[in-house]
Amino acid sequence: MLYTVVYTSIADRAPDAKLDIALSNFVTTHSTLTAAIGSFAATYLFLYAFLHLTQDAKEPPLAATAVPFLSPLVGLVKWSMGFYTHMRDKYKNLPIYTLRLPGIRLYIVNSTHLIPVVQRQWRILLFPPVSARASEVAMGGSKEALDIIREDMVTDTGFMHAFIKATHPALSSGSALDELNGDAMKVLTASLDKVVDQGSKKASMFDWIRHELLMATTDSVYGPHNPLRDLGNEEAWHRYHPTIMFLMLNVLPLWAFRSAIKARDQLAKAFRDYHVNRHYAQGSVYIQRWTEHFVSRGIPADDIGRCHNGGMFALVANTIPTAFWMVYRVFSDPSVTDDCRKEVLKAVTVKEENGVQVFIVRARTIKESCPTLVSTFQEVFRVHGMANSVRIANEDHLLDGKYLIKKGGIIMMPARVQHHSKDVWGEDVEVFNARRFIRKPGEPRPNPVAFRGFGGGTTLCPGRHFATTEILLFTAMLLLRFDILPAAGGEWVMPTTEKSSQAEAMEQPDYDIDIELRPRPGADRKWRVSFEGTGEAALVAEDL
Ligand code: HEM
Repeated sequence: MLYTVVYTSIADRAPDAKLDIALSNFVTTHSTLTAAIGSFAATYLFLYAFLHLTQDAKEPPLAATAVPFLSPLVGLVKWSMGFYTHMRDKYKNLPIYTLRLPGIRLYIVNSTHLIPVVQRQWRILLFPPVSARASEVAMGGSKEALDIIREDMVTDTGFMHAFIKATHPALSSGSALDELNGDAMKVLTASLDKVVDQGSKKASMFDWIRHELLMATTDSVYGPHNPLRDLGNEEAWHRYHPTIMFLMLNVLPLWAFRSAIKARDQLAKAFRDYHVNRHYAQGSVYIQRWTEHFVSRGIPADDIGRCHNGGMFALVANTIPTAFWMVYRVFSDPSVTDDCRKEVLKAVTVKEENGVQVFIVRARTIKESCPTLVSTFQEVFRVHGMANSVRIANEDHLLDGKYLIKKGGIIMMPARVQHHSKDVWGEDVEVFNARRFIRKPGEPRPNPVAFRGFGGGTTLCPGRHFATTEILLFTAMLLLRFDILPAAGGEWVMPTTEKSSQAEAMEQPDYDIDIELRPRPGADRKWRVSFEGTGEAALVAEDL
């Protein structure tokens, strides 16, 4: 339409006038274009100069600078969780490099050697600001609570460091941990008994495992008044939890998350009631120590309710997808199923109790004497683990005497870079090998620093023993009592994981898969777990 008007108005004039007008239009259009190109070039040059002038020569080398400050964002969107392995390969294994985003310096660590160096500097390269940020934007903590949490993020007596110290014993080897795992297994065993009574069960695998693990874990931690037993609260958790990463990034307005925030506030209120009614007194030792710490530091009751949402995230967000991949990997390969089943059968003893035969599964044997089962679990972490350990520099710091880390800079140690390193794991690094972690005598073990399923250093996950035992025992019980098959006689097809939330340390399936649980002979017997004799599966460098 606009073209027609211009064309007819030119056609009506004399030839010279037409030429003048056409020339004038050409010049106007092109001078606009030239001006646009000029200002684009000037902006680009300014940003390029600004980027390089504000980058100290001692900082780790700059990467992804094609469009200053934007290329890293484009890469993150394009490659998602594969971005850091892509960058490592593209820049030929730089030990550490800098990514500049608007107002943010990211230092990405590739080198296995530099990881312990970063972790040792825990008073300068801090983790607590990350937790404080989660308390602020993802949990909606009040200023009063945030001031307490942020007051001292450096010393042993600061809120976060003292919190880990206060709760650690309840999650480490000993009776409190055995009780936690024992209670979780009671809930899981009762639920499996129901499946046996029904004859069989068809289920969407992720949904089913998510519900089972959520109930078992929260019942064992929160006790008989577990707020998650309320179906409305379970549903609220599923609405709130996937948005945590977006809330933390704080790039979209809060109204975009109205439903999730309503769900978060509903949960916070349920946990507040749990707290003010002192229901934690009937919960686990862990939740009692957790509560004592928050109360002793003067955190208001409303905020304690809100912080429970964060506690829930730590408790279940990674345990659930890990259990999903474990069951998938054990049951989708018949040779792995057979080997694991033979191993776990050795952990079973039969005892007569009041005239009834009880089949007792010894937890210690599962953790210490089932090499294929434990190796599959480790390989699940290697292949599906995506933890991004993050630290924030509290002051300028010369890392390893060589690399300047600027105050406020964010250091990241992506697990996937380590887990997908040919140098560490060999040429078959991209293959899931359930037996990869079984060591033959005399064979050297891969560098344990390159296994980062539970992070490392002072922030190594304190819940690792709880989660490991729960998932290994759950899988062992399934092996002993059920066959698990893809529904309708189909094949196992592994779901993709591209949409995984990067707030979590484990990939999540993009879609669910249908399965059938069929009880095996003996499934209807009485089953129980015994924690007689302590013992832990040593999976990470710090536990070896
Ligand atoms: C399979 C399940 C789990 C996985 C994969 C996992 C993974 C992780 C990772 C990667 C970190 C960060 C470490 C770092 O940055 O160096 C972490 C920290 C943490 N995890 Fe876990 N975790 C799991 C289960 C649990 C459970 C069950 C609990 C609670 C009982 C828990 C409580 C925590 C806490 C409190 C921290 C923060 C540590 C600190 O501030 O020093 N996690 N976890």
